[in-house]
Amino acid sequence: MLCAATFAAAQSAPAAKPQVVVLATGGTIAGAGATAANSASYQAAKVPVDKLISGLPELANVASVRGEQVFQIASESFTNEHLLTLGKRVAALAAQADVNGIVVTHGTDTLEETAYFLHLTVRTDKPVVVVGSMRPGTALSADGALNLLNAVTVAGEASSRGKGVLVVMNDEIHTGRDVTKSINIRTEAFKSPWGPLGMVVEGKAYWFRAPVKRHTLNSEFDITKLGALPRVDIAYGSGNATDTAYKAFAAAGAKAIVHAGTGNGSVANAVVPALRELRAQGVQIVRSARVVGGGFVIRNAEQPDDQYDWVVAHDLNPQKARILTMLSLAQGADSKTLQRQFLEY
Ligand SMILES: NC(=O)C[C@H](N)C(=O)O
Repeated sequence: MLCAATFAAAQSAPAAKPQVVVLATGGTIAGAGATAANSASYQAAKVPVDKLISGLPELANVASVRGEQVFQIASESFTNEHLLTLGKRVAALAAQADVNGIVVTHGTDTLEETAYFLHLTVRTDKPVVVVGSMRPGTALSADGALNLLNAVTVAGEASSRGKGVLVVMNDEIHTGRDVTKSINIRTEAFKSPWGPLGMVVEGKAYWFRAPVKRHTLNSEFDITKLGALPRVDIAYGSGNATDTAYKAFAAAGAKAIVHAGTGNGSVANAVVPALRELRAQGVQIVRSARVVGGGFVIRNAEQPDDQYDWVVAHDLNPQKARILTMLSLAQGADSKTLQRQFLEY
């Protein structure tokens, strides 16, 4: 039986805050410049996670937050090994009963690749939110503090569960599948070709749509079972194209080459014979598009994919196509399976 005093205390006790772990990997959100005017020239990956958290006391209002420094690097230097290490740590934390949500602080240059990788491989319905900033914390109008507060807010909200890996930047909530860095000198840098999922306004998430493609709990990929990732390279299409890069990547051991093609993943006449030859040797050829703002590659349009046994990346940009191709080939997929996965994930 509760005595009157205990009952009163229990009634007025504030609701327990969600437990959110911030996994820090570096980037501009941990960057520092020489002066407040330096918004574009600075050093990324300088400020440790404990300082990021203690510098933002508002975090304590939305969650009980603790940090872990996983790496301290600029995201252009992320390797497949970094993806595997980070993914395994996210999965381990997501499996803990005392963790409600996870935030990954990350450089913005390859943030969309890591977000998509986690979206495909971490089997959890707990919120995982990837966040970065376009300006270092030392700059005037730095965007990292609000981005981090918003990311922790979204990671701690029950309404974020089951929506896959999310990216919170500039007050918007994006799916890790669609989002891409679209400009490098503005805080409004991240766009999704099919629109954001929601907004964060004054500490509350507002949702407008949810992802329909397979991810996280409904994925056939599983980070806990992944040992190594095969080499997959990206070759860029342009006028006056040659086959040099494609052949060199294959000679260096690429198991697949993502063609960052012009338009509808089109391939120059000068390149087609080499790609057919590489496919005959066992290298998977994935046609993607370099189109900014949303490429959309249609099978057997532009090139006879059925005849050549090539794969189209659907609406995934080349860097996201590389992620899915690696995961698929790591499970020994053939071109049919890889094509199915490009339409399902
Ligand atoms: N805004 C940034 O975070 C850019 C930085 N080069 C990075 O990706 O680490």
